Amino acid sequence: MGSKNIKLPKIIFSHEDLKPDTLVWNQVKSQVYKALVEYGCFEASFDKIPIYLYKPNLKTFQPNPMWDNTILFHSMKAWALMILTFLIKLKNLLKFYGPKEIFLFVILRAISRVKPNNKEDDCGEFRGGKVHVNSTNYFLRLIKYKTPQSSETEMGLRAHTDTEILTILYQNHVNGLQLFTKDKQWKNINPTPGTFTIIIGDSLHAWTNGTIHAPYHRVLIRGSERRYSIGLFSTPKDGYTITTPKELINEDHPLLFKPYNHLEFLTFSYTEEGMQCESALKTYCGV
Ligand SMILES: O=C(O)CCC(=O)C(=O)O
Ligand SMILES: [Fe+2]
Repeated sequence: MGSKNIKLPKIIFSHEDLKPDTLVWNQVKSQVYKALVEYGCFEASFDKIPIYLYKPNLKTFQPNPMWDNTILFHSMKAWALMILTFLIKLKNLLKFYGPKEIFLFVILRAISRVKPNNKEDDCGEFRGGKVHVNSTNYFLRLIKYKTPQSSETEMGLRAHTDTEILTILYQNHVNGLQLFTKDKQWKNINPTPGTFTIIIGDSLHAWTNGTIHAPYHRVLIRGSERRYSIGLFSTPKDGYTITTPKELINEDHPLLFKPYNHLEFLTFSYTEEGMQCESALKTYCGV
């Protein structure tokens, strides 16, 4: 399985003046949009914390309530180290933007492409986006992969799209994540150490009427070192129905997915049919 490497767009979120409605903000927004249309994922770098965030936040570390009951502290040193770095980095990210805001600017940018009067400023008032953003929950998944039993490469995690809205992945130094690109090739993602890999899930793909790509990805394991990864998944709240806003439907972009209940779709995606079909989302609610 000799796959090529791909360097995902690396987007830097630590500019000091990255605040809404600045030039930098619009540039970042547009980088995010391009990356998500092309790959459905990108590398997010938060190396430098803007100076004004240092003062109030870093001394008083308060875990975000959304992490309650989600982190099982594992005894292994590797986990402790991974989680600590992840949380510190994530805290910077969440304090600054929060997954909701990242999510929001992705959506707003997507909407601006198809809105009849293409003025980006108007999109901030787009109520559908806000309603949707307020309907998300989060869960954290810690993954410890087996090391291969032989010298062969083995499948660590089968090819899938994430059914959720958006995934923020963080990994240790052992690579293995692969992306199925639009030109139908598996490519190795070797993230820059310390960055997050952001991956779009089916819900956002459906909600944006297919504008934003939800890529297939998988994990291959090889070598003798163990891969650890942490994923923060934002997911529609139980009972939430994903409905493509009418602003995103027009002659050039006809409706792709009927409104669907996320929990029911999740149940379908784990059935034999859901696991075997090419796209569980299309089979379940494709128009
Ligand atoms: O371990 C990884 O990097 C990928 C994890 C993943 O794709 C998932 O949990 O959905
Ligand atoms: Fe995944």
